[in-house]
Amino acid sequence: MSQKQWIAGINAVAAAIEHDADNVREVLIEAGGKNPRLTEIEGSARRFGIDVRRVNQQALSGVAGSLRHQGVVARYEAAKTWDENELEDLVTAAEGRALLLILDGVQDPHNLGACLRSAAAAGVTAVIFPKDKAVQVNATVRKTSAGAADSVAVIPVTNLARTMRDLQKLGVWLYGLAGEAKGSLYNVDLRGNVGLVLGGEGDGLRRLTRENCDQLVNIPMPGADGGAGVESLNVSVAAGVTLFEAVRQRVTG
Ligand SMILES: C[S@@+](CC[C@H](N)C(=O)[O-])C[C@H]1O[C@@H](n2cnc3c(N)ncnc32)[C@H](O)[C@@H]1O
Repeated sequence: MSQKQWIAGINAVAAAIEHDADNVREVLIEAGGKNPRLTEIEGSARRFGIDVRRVNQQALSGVAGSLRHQGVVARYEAAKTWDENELEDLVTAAEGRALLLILDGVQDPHNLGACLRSAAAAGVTAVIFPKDKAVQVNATVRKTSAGAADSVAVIPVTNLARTMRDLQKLGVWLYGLAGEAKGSLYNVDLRGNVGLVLGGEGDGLRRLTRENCDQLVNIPMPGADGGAGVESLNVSVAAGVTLFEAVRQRVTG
């Protein structure tokens, strides 16, 4: 399938959702369409987090053009996929100011989407996460990211520890974010080539990831010390705080 196109007809749309839901951006279904398969398509699209709209026959025909739509069309748009081999070029092109967000095992698509949104707003060089045991970019992530999933360089990597070591060889300093770390985020220099490494919702940073960081820092939480019963921030909140501390330093320094 080409990068960007409309798909029309019950079988074609159902197959696109079944086999390539991540790239189906929107489904339009004829309002009042009687065929029960239209309802099935609506249900499966919604399950994958794809936007579904009921529209009138005229609107549907306008989009489908000469294609036979049978009451349903889908907008298909394959995002650019980034390969880990492109990372070195991205870091080099940043000329000593690379800002990388590294997520170690985020599971919740809403959290990943929110991280990508903040990362895009902060102007990151790339967002990196493992291909395994972590949520990947899907329709829910894309929706939560408000378009950032397609505008930021999102790089799933096979072996996160190896990628971290490769980044260090390129001169990237890796800060691991951990609530129990001794040093504060606000006392470190985030202006150069920097990787900000955050852990997943349940387990935080994995042992090897933690060991591969150059330095661990915390985000001070006065409320936790005051007995508020909160032990950590949500990962997307922590990512936002950390990224925008880097932005603050880069803008003012
Ligand atoms: C929900 S927390 C994980 C909590 C997990 N139980 C743990 O022990 O780390 C997700 C990630 O957000 C970051 N994070 C949350 N609160 C933080 C804080 N106060 N200081 C530094 N990083 C924090 C860390 O990278 C953490 O791995």
